[in-house]
Amino acid sequence: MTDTILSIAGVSKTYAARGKAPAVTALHAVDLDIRRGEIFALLGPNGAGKTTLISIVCGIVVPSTGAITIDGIDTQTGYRQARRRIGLVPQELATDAFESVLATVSFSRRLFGRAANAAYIEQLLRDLALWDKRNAKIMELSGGMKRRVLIAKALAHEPDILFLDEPSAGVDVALRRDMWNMVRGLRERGVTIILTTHYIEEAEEMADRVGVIAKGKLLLVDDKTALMKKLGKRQLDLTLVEPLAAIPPELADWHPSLEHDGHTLRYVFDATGERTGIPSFLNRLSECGIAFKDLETSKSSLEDIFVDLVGERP
Ligand SMILES: Nc1ncnc2c1ncn2[C@@H]1O[C@H](COP(=O)(O)OP(=O)(O)OP(=O)(O)O)[C@@H](O)[C@H]1O
Repeated sequence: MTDTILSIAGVSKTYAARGKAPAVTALHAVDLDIRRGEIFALLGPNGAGKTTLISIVCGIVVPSTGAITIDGIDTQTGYRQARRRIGLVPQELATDAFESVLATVSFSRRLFGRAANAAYIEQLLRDLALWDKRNAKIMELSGGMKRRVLIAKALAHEPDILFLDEPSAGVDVALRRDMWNMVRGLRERGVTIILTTHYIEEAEEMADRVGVIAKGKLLLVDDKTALMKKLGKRQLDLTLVEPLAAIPPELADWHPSLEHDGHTLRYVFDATGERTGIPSFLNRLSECGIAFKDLETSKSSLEDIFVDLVGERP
């Protein structure tokens, strides 16, 4: 039996109409169980309902229907008890710009009624490369450092569950790598991590399990490896020297298509399979005397994947 730390049952949210803006149903009866100690990625395009779901779990937004329990504690009836189990790293910093890093992070700990622990806060700031900046005011920090402060604030009260809302948005490669390392370190210490993202690469790199959400519906939840197999399509585009009017029958085994008025020959393959079929495809092209001047491979986009999954554009 798997050990569930967070249970989301039948959660819907409709934001009421305001002025001329119509009512929006951001979530439709979402059921989801999060396992203790896993890294779970909630993958979906803009406006899918990811932030709404996180905000409901954190008690910032009230659901229209459904219930959430954290280790059996209902987040509405046992709000304070449930909330202290959670750390939330939001997309943006809404904190006092004139406060120092140390004061801001220490305050976050007190907010949840935890006794002061200077050694823990020091270690946390050191882990996030913020210790040297502990006396700097928030407004004096770079964007990357502000991001680290958000993480430190979320971890200040030693939560069991950490939510990261779009951790990669607006973050450079170095910080992203540090953040991923830190997340893995937290998981090793037993923290359950839930992140939202619209980058497949991020889900692929980080998660044990992935949930795909679009238009407020949770379309599927699967182990990462199983899902990546389903999603792992790539395409090879060859820019031809001479355009083709039709696909030569000799290439039929690879089911290629012609794009850009016959100037591009496209072959879609499974990047996770043992064989991609590319070498044999290129050999056959050469045997047929079809020359190309450029070649490019790309991953299928999240949008393509959604089209595959739900048969419509998100
Ligand atoms: N306070 C609000 N009032 C009205 N509608 C809202 C409110 N917050 C979100 N919505 C709407 O709910 C839907 C889901 O938004 P949400 O922010 O949860 O999506 P998201 O998946 O987090 O997207 P993003 O990646 O852009 O943050 C959107 O249509 C959005 O416009």
